[in-house]
Amino acid sequence: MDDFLDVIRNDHHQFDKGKLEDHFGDEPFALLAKWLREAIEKPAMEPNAMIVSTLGLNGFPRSRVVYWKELLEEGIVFYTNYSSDKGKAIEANPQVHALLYWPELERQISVTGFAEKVPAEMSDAYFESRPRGSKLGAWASHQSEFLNSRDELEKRVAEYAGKFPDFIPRPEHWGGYLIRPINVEFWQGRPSRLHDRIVFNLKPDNSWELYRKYP
Ligand SMILES: Cc1cc2nc3c(=O)[nH]c(=O)nc-3n(C[C@H](O)[C@H](O)[C@H](O)COP(=O)(O)O)c2cc1C
Ligand SMILES: Cc1ncc(COP(=O)(O)O)c(C=O)c1O
Repeated sequence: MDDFLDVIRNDHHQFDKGKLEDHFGDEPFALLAKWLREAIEKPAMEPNAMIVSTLGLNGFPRSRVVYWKELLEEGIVFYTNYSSDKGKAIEANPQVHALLYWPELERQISVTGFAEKVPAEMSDAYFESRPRGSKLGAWASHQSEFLNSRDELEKRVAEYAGKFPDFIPRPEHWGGYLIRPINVEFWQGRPSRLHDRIVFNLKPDNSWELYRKYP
């Protein structure tokens, strides 16, 4: 096999940047906030980039990166096009998975939960904070649809720039999803692949049970 594959085959990178002690609180949100803050402060590259997986209408799971934008008491919010593939998938099947990985901290968070649209006012407020070019993009892009040419996209952007010379309202098809977790796993890399895995699992009475998993 090629030499370049030898490089990855023979790399046995040891994880040794931290460990998870047995004090985590009785819900996952404080630790979610702490780990995101620590990733921002590190700084990790793209600290709020998370991979969201949905169950596609064709039965296949599908993943893509989105930006984690808010942490509410109920969960994590990201913004997207509601008519996109992921939007359609969530409408049909709100079960989602979100994954964060911060190599700089040797940490991974895995969130299983249900996605729902955030209130329109919240999406309005976030949309308003975006740069003009991204707002125009949200109008111009039929996200996930077949596109004939780059030229067609750019023409649509120019059309909307003419239509909205000043204020750009939020398109109804664009907004936030809240992921309400039912299971959150915090993973800290440890030497010899003996990692720490701490799981918060939501019980029927809405309290969280906490346990470790074998690495
Ligand atoms: C770093 C990064 C951040 C992204 N953030 C978002 C985002 O916040 N919202 C979004 O709709 N797409 C975002 N994208 C694009 C998505 O990965 C994806 O291509 C798009 O949402 C279409 O996905 P879908 O066709 O599966 O619905 C991001 C991509 C990258 C690489
Ligand atoms: C297609 C798409 N939509 C939305 C976003 C999020 O953009 P913003 O951070 O400006 O809200 C991104 C970020 O990369 C993106 O690629």
